[in-house]
Amino acid sequence: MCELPEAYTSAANDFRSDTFTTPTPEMVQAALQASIGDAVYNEDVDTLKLEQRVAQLAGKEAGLFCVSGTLSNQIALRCHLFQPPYSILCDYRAHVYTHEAAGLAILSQAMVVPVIPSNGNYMTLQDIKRHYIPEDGDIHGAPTKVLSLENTLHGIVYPLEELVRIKAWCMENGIKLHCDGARIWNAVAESGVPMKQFGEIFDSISICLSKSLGAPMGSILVGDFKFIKKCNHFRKQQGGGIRQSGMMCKMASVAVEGDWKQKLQRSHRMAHDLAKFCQSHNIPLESPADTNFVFLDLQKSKMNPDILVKKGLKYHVKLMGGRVSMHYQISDESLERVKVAILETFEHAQQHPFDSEGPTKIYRSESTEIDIEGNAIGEIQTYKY
Ligand SMILES: Cc1ncc(COP(=O)(O)O)c(C=O)c1O
Ligand SMILES: C[C@@H](O)[C@H](N)C(=O)O
Repeated sequence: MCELPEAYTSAANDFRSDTFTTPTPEMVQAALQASIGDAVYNEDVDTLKLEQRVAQLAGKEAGLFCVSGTLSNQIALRCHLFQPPYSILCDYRAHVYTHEAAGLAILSQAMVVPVIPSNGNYMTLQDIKRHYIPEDGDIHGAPTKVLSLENTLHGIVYPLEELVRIKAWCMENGIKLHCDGARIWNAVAESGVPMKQFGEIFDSISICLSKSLGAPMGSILVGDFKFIKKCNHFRKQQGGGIRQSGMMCKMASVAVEGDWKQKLQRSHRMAHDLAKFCQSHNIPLESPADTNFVFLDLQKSKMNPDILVKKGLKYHVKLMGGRVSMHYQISDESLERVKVAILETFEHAQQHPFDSEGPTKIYRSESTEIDIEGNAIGEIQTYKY
């Protein structure tokens, strides 16, 4: 048996992702009072309460608790699709396309049309019109039936006026609109646009609880009654019908009812501070730091992600590539230390420019290759997000 990793105790210095946020003592206390019904039979009160509450926030008829954002995205997209051949259009960086293990091909048997936005940041209606596949009887094509947008994507807040334009066009063309809202709380906190307004635009939204909100796990998928009822069917099929989910939902409700907006705005200020620091040292960024992510442009800066990870370890901060993720549990001291790690990596790159030939990825595969004594084999394999 190989050795277990050290127990994880704090995300205060963890810039790898906001998925590392840890449950608070308040959440754990709340879990002790949670309902204990069987959620598959719709008998768990705290699960039902959370589903209804988040649906209400989004102005939707119903919600469905899913154990992960991946599950809620995949069953939502499957539910919007009926008669193949069909396709889903999304940004080439979309999580549903790049990080959900080809779920769209397997569960939905859908073709994906990944689009590189012409403005480099978010797809416009013009981009969509240029790449969608019309339902025009041409037997060569797989007509576009769903448009899956992410808000935020790469930390970028989707401009509301663009979403309104896209929505109108989707309605004219019988195309469903799904939102991967893993960080929709960040979009709300930064833009001031209420969740309900996004609910008016999207037919379905996957609202993550486990990212910047800090709940231990899960997402709430919201939509109309009929849609959510069918999603529940697919959730069961995919093994997502879990039993006493009250404890998890009670913990998540502590976050939903708490001061998440202020917490997220603080993490955005930290990201803006880091972005300013990078710009003041001519360290190029890949995307605007609208919310909680700072994307270092490793290609332009010639920075080596492995060196970045090791500089992080030297300054006791955790990194895994070019995406630097803020969240409300990051400490002010860690932010100062990550600046030094980034600057030293950039200075190293001036003498030792690094050209990554391989695919851009996010996960650091450190120690996934370990020997029987539990020692990491080979160098840290680190990729740009
Ligand atoms: C944009 C985005 N969508 C969906 C997911 C999937 O969420 P989960 O990890 O809970 O499956 C993630 C990552 O966690 C994400 O970053
Ligand atoms: C990589 C992705 O799956 C994860 N959601 C993250 O943002 O860290």
